[in-house]
Amino acid sequence: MPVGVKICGITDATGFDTAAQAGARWIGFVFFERSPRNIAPRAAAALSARMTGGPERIGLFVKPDDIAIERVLDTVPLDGLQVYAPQQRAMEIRQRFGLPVWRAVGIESRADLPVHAAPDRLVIESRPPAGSTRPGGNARQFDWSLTQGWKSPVPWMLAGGLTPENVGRAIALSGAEAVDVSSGVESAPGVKSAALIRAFIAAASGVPTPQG
Ligand SMILES: O=C(O)c1ccccc1N[C@@H]1O[C@H](COP(=O)(O)O)[C@@H](O)[C@H]1O
Repeated sequence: MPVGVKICGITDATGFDTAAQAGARWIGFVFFERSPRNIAPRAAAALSARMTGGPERIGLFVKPDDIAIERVLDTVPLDGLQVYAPQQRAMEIRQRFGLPVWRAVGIESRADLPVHAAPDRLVIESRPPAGSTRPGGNARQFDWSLTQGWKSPVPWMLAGGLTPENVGRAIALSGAEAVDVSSGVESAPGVKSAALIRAFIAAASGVPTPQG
């Protein structure tokens, strides 16, 4: 099975079309005002409508209340919700909206890796640097060997500071079967580069998953 790739923080047609054509399994829309990748629901809906099928559309939310998610879902059909929220709240969101929920977890050591209950997928990434205004999208790596041998309770993906140059090594060291990137495929914060998206997907796809 090829490594699954999510290109997150899509804000324009070039990013959307390139990610879809290059074989991204997921694309992410960031609904978080403090992010340089923040997108208005109507703009996300217009991008999503460029193609029927293609990558699954994932909406990213930070500590969202139900109204924030409802407002987006009223405008953009999404295939899943990536949330920065405690475990209990992530489960409530899944119950309330009936969509797959991915929970993002920032780690520093093996002890931070979830082992029990989880929603549908875990996004394992680095903790944000002190003073950061956002919990992810900081181009920050963690020690990829921390996830070696970890038995995740649900499918998971590796995120944080990935680039076309390092993603192969990151997959090999971490054992990840899917990867998520935002900053590493940008020419400036919030501006996706078609060339970097293509290079990232090619590099990630060239690495066999741990199961072969
Ligand atoms: O991309 C953002 O601006 C963002 C804002 C708030 C929460 C998460 C965000 N991005 C996610 O963070 C990880 C790692 O991103 P990066 O490749 O290090 O930039 C990834 O899941 C992004 O989707």
